[in-house]
Parts: sequence; C-alpha cells; structure tokens
Amino acid sequence: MEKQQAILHTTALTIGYHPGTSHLKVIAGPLNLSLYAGQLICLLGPNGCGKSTLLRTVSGLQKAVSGNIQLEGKDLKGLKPADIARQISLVLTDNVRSGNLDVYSLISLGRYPYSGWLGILNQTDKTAIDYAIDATGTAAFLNRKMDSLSDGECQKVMLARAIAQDTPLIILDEPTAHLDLPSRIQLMRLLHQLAKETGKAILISTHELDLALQVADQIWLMDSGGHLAAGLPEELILDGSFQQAFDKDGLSFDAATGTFHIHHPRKEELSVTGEGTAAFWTRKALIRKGYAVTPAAVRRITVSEEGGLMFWLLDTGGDKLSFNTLSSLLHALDQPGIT
Ligand SMILES: Nc1ncnc2c1ncn2[C@@H]1O[C@H](COP(=O)(O)OP(=O)(O)OP(=O)(O)O)[C@@H](O)[C@H]1O
Repeated sequence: MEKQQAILHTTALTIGYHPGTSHLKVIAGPLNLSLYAGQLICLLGPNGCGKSTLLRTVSGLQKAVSGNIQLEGKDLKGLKPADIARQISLVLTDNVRSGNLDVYSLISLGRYPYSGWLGILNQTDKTAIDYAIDATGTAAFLNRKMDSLSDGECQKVMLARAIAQDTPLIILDEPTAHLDLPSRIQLMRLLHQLAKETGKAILISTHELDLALQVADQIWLMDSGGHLAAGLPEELILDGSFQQAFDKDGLSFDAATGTFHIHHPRKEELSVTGEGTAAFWTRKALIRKGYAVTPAAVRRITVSEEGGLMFWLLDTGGDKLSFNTLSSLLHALDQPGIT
C-alpha cells in the first residue's frame, strides 16, 4: 500500500528565538512530527512551554533554530508567502482584533490568496465564504464592525476567515480562549467534523484538556523542558505522559476516570457502593470535599434509590446512620468524630 504523504512533516526541528546569534534561546527540539489529512491534533502543555512558538515556526512566521519543515513534501523555506497562504490558514491569539472592517469583509479576506489583490470574489469564493459563515454560526453579525464584537464573537469570525481560506492545513492558536462553555464544545466538535468531512489537517493549541481528550485524533504534549510526546490521547494516558505533564500542586489527573481532581488537604478514606447517577454524584461530591474514595476504606457509604427517593447509609465501622439528602450526609461527615 502506498504510504500517505504528511501535510506537515518536521525532521529534527528545533524551535527558539534569535537563531544564529549569541542570544540564541532554544525552546524545544529536536522534534520529528507528522500531521496527515483528516487529522485533528491538539497541542497541549503548560504556559510558556513553547506551543505558540511551535505554531509560528511551522507556519513560516518564525525562523527555526535548525531542522527541516515540509509542507506537502516541499521544503517550507523554498515556498513564497503566497504559496504558504494557499496551504496554511493561521489564526494566532494576537490577530483576533482586526480594526474597523465589517465581519463579511474580514471573512472574505480568507479568499485573498485566490482572488488576487483586487479582491474580486467569484462564485467559488462566495460558496467558500457562505460555508464558513454557516459552519461557524456568524451569520447573525455579518454587517457589524469587527471592533463592535465581543472577544468570543471575534474569535468565531477569525475561524470563519480561516475556513473560507480553504487550505489543506488549518493552524489555530488557542481558538477556544474567549468562548463560553457551549461555544467551546461546539467549536471543538466543528473542528473534529471539519477534519473528518473535508480531509483537512487541523492543528490547534489549547488548554482544554478534557475536550482535547475527547476530540483529538492525536495529542502533541509539550513539557516545560522542551520535550514533546505525540500519540493517541489514550496512549499518552496509559504510558503516564499525561499524568506527568499535569500532575502538579493542587491538581492531579486520574487515569481511571479521565478527569482532573483538585487536591484538598483532607485525606480520610471512604468507600461508596451503589449504582447509577446518585452514586456517581456522591463520589464526585466526596472527592470535591477532599475525601479519598476507595473501595478498601473502612467507612462505607451505601447509596440506594427507591421509587424516585434517594438514601445514603453511612457505616462508620461502629455506627450506622441514614440520610435522605446528600447535603445532610456531607454535613454529618463534617462533624468531628464521624470519620
Ligand atoms: N520574542 C521572544 N524572544 C524570546 N523569548 C520569547 C519570545 N516570545 C516568547 N518567548 C519565550 O518563549 C517561551 C515559549 O513561549 P510561547 O508563547 O511559545 O509559550 P506557550 O506554550 O504558547 O505559552 P501559553 O500557554 O502561555 O500561551 C516562553 O518562555 C516565552 O517567554
């Protein structure tokens, strides 16, 4: 079988600042990365680890310290800006505000690599623009000026411009930064769908760990030491990379449930038995309150539901206490001598 060509491929790429000078600052590398058609890749990592630097470097906006970047098999260094604009659409965090243009004109700028400097739009351009407006839900503010939009609205418009540009590779730096929760979920779903339906390769940097785990085909996980682990989200959890990158003061990643826990100083152990939603949310509430929920604990809570009513039985190892609300159980656990 013929091997699929990567849309983006890096070989021994080192990224950083001031290459070729005595002020050279290496941020990460050597990086050997490949991004294929139809893939959504989420680039994750702590603040300042180099995510934006990597995105700017592979887009040709910033010089690499060393190594090679190929776009559809061609050396990026040999491509003219106009060629790159037909291959990569890029939205950075700092170009989300775009002055006094109206929204439609800004989205139309996505067609600039095809329409030439006169900016005359043909039917193909208009169809691409309409698709982008529809996909991003920006029709409601098409006639507004960019500087009258909220940050979240602006972000959607910039994404629409990138989609209208209709390139094989879309690169977005923190596209969910200003969005509310439903819009963040919608946007991640849209990117996933776009990659699958149009075969585009999409690379985004994000701090949305939970969402990235759900939608990414691959995760590129950077740490503060300049290393990058690439793999399926599940692989990075199973080999411990995820926990290592994000287990820090006050936060831990639970590989068993795929969720993050905020640590609390309390460490008493409790076990919870019971099925269904009530048991699930009882465990969540106890973890939030700082208890370690483990099947081996001596103190046991049994959750049961009968005829739409819920009951919690607390067995402290000596006493057995019954509660008919979660609050009364939590309140009782707070009393000295109960746990
Ligand atoms: N122009 C510059 N010259 C030198 N160092 C820089 C420059 N711009 C950024 N840096 C440094 O490079 C490192 C990586 O920055 P970068 O913005 O790529 O991180 P990031 O992972 O995108 O961070 P965040 O999650 O906070 O957006 C940081 O230590 C930053 O201070």
